[in-house]
Amino acid sequence: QDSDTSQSDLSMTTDTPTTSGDGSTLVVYYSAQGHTEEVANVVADAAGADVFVITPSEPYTDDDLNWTNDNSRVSIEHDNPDQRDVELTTTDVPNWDSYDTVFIGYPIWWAVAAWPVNGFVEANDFTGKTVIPFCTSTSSGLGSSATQLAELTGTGDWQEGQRFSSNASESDVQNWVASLNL
Ligand SMILES: Cc1cc2nc3c(=O)[nH]c(=O)nc-3n(C[C@H](O)[C@H](O)[C@H](O)COP(=O)(O)O)c2cc1C
Repeated sequence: QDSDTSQSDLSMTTDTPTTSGDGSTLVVYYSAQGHTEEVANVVADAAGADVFVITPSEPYTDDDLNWTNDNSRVSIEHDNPDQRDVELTTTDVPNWDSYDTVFIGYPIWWAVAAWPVNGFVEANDFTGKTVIPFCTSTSSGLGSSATQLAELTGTGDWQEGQRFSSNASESDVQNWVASLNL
């Protein structure tokens, strides 16, 4: 069901000068509230990349995400790291072997990567791939979020990565992708 989407993504980027357009770049992201999704779509357009969305089997509702409530789902998972192993709808990326560059985008939750990303990186082998992390947050930096993900996989050539504010401008994101010289 994803092939139609990736074809239309590619056709939308045909006249973007920074695209490699050979389908060897993938943007994987998780976004609970849409901010990372917006950044990820700009990255994908600028890089001529395919997109894979990390989807929890039980998506987080607004109530689930209310970190000011000690009894919300996210607060309970934060307080109990053994409950952060969130089931995902799938971790299988079509044509995974064909990608040599993989962006991974996520929101920052309590200064770490939103944990639905953990199960994705644990389930996939990044050997031979360049991995470029990015995150969105209201104020926190990337911190050690990306190195923690790299340690979870133990594979892949993880680059330094980039933090964007939740409402990053399109040009900020485009300039960053251009600076990578993919
Ligand atoms: C549970 C939770 C914890 C958060 N923790 C932080 C944090 O530690 N530092 C920060 O700057 N922003 C934090 N935020 C804000 C998000 O990182 C920010 O809004 C992000 O852009 C959300 O991305 P999304 O819309 O793709 O889900 C938190 C948000 C939530 C829901």
